[in-house]
Amino acid sequence: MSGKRQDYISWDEYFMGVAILSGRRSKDPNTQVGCCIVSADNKILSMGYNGLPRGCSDDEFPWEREGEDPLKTKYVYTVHSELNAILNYSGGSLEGAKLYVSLFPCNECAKAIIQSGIKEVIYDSDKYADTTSVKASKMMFDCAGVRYHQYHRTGRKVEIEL
Ligand SMILES: O=c1ccn([C@H]2C[C@H](O)[C@@H](COP(=O)(O)O)O2)c(=O)[nH]1
Ligand SMILES: [Zn+2]
Repeated sequence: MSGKRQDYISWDEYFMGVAILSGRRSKDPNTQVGCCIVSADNKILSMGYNGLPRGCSDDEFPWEREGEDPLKTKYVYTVHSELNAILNYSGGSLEGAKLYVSLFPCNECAKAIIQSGIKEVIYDSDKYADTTSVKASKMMFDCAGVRYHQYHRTGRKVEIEL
């Protein structure tokens, strides 16, 4: 009798993998962020990535990071992956859910995460840890009782032919 497969991916690999794959939809040339929201009993509830709001063309709005005129930068237009994932959820409450995200949430996403009832954030990169925004996120998560911890990379390579 053959036993079960042993090299299946873990829950954390699965959900962070889905988050990272979602980020591959992003048109942002510098930072692609993906997010996957999961119930307490490990069911995927929603996904999102950073992109423009509906009706705003990827080809017409700017993707620049800098510019004298803020209206010519991406920052004023982009919907962040976490907010997109929260807004994409149409099933009711996210109370008690977990959020996997490829980049530590900014302060605006942190507010939305807290207010939606999400209780745990698992992030991959923390490349903006020194910014006021991320410091504020961590202060708010600490006060609001939202746990956060970094995803432990396993080094597993997953190849998918598309
Ligand atoms: O909480 C966050 C923070 C940032 N993002 C998105 C917004 C932008 O599209 C990029 C960041 O671009 P940089 O060029 O690295 O400044 O990440 C997000 O989705 N969620
Ligand atoms: Zn954000």
